[in-house]
Amino acid sequence: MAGEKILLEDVRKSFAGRAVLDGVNLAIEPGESLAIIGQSGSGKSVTLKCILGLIRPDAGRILVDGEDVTAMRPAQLEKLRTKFGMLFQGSALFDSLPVWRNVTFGITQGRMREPARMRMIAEENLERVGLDGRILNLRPSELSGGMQKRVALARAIAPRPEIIFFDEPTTGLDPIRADVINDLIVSLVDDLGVTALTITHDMASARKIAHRVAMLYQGRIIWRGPRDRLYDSGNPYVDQFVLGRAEGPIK
Ligand SMILES: Nc1ncnc2c1ncn2[C@@H]1O[C@H](COP(=O)(O)OP(=O)(O)OP(=O)(O)O)[C@@H](O)[C@H]1O
Repeated sequence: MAGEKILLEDVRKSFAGRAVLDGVNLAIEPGESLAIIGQSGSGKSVTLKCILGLIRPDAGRILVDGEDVTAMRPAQLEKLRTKFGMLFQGSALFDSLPVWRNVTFGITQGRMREPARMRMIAEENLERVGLDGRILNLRPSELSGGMQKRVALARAIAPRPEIIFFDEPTTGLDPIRADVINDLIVSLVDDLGVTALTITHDMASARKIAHRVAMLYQGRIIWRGPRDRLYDSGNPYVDQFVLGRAEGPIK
């Protein structure tokens, strides 16, 4: 069995005849935090969905712990997904539920079960993200955007997933709150020993959260390297993207 936690081999996916993923190769080691950067529409979300088995690639293999996701039946996919936690862009909390039920949503599958124990679990996970138990009964809409992001983070970690996907974790936050979230993600990834995959447009976030960064361009990973090489990649496509320049090889 391969040692990688997640391995993509020559993954291809087209929509209506247009290749979105055109031979993606990527390996993520256990406990590693990797960020994928790339233009809007470059296929970052499609990549995540392929790994989760929500989209089936046209070709290639995707191994999670050595098992090929692309060949899994629905019941196997359901089991596979229990390994993953997800922090959605925009937090995606349920406003009809109090904070504690949001945090334990992945454990209870949204059902009302063992409320006393779930409140304890919620409190413990909220503490991990720097929130205190006084917000347990509030609705998400009563919280600031930064607090909502933390609640969403507490929800992502509560079932103790092996792998967490962070989808644009800092979008919509001011630079200071964004950095607080980055710090939290770093400490959670370290403390919980999870494998993390982040998609982001925020270069400061990518550099802080990830051990390694990979850039997706025209359906392929055109560069990958340690985070401190992001601004010193020697790749004109990466340079143009990270510096946000209109001029360059990316049209
Ligand atoms: N289910 C689908 N059916 C048809 N086209 C799709 C589908 N999902 C994604 N696409 C197309 O694939 C391309 C890549 O989309 P994707 O959402 O992965 O981009 P992204 O890199 O995540 O972009 P952003 O940074 O804006 O979130 C887009 O052109 C999108 O329209």
